[in-house]
Amino acid sequence: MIELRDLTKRYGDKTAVDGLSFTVRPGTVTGFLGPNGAGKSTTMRMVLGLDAPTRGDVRIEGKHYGELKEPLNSIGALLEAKGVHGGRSAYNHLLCMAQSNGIPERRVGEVLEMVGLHDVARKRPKGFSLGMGQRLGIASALLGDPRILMFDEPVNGLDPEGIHWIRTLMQHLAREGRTVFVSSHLMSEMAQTAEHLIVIGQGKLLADTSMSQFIAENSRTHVRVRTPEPQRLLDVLTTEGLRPAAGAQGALEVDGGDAARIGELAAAHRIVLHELSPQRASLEEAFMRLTAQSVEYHGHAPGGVQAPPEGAQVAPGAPQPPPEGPQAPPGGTQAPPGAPQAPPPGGQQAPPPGDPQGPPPEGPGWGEDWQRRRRR
Ligand SMILES: Nc1ncnc2c1ncn2[C@@H]1O[C@H](COP(=O)(O)OP(=O)(O)OP(=O)(O)O)[C@@H](O)[C@H]1O
Repeated sequence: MIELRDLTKRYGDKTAVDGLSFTVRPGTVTGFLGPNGAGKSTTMRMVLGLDAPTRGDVRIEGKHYGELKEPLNSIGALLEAKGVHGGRSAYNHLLCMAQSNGIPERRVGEVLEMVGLHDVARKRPKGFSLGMGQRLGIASALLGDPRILMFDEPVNGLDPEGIHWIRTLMQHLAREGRTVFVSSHLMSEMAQTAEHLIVIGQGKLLADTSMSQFIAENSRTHVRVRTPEPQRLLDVLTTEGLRPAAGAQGALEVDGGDAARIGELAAAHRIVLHELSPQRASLEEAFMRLTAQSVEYHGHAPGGVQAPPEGAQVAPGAPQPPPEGPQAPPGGTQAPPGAPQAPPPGGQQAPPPGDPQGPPPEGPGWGEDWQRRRRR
């Protein structure tokens, strides 16, 4: 279990994380969503003690990260991989981590097998593709067989087979009773993987709810109807108190409509239907609607991007989206200039003693120092 209470992080006058309180529970995959710059990575770094909170508290199974006796047995993490620590072979990289954390060597072979890197175990990660680097980071996270796993954008760089593999792995780990906390920009992927969602925008909590509840609360459902006699059908539906509106390509869209009732009304009035289909909103649509006002960095697609549909329900307390105007899709937003770079895979792990290649020492403030150096 990961528990955040009023967790806040300021960088100068920028509030990256703003009073977050939520609990990530075991036995389920919890997705962590937010537009670019929402504060997801900063939150994850504070969980691992890589950044110190300005205010508030985060605990892993009731303890701060620094108080964990065997951190790799409690929590394994993959932070967003932008570079791979390349000095040693993949096997030796994991072996060093295992030895400095009292983990038996046989576990190194096991995790390499699990992530599909067994054949390249003796190769140096600097020659690895982004996807292979991700797999090595995931192997690092799994090394201590931890009860909690935290992944920042784990499917980055993975091919479809790799994406399917990580999805299955996360669901399997959750079914074993572990806590799995994962951020991703790929909404379709998140929709298939997570059962629970934490959504943040500009550092604030926007939603903490089940996937199905989130979609139901933040999007509209409607029925799409096509007929060669749209005006007649429009009149019939309006008379019956339904709210049809013109949809794309000549279709009618009936908000909150009941497909069976619409079909029966059409039949009773001998109106031919070419289509009668209930439309279920996607996670992406619900996400864009909820976070519309929290998007910090807007991209501009040629010709504009569709705003979320009118009439959608927004969760109580959530910011209302603007009535009109283009919204950038989450995946299409610009990265902020000078945006923070993440440490290499397995970056939260302590380096082996005396290892000159290892990452800088961990502890509060490490993340900020490391990022300052990266930006230079
Ligand atoms: N070390 C830092 N110094 C100054 N500002 C920072 C630092 N780290 C993060 N920020 C700022 O804090 C905000 C939150 O950043 P963070 O990387 O946590 O967001 P994110 O949700 O992970 O974004 P993305 O999805 O783009 O990775 C951003 O505005 C970012 O520019």
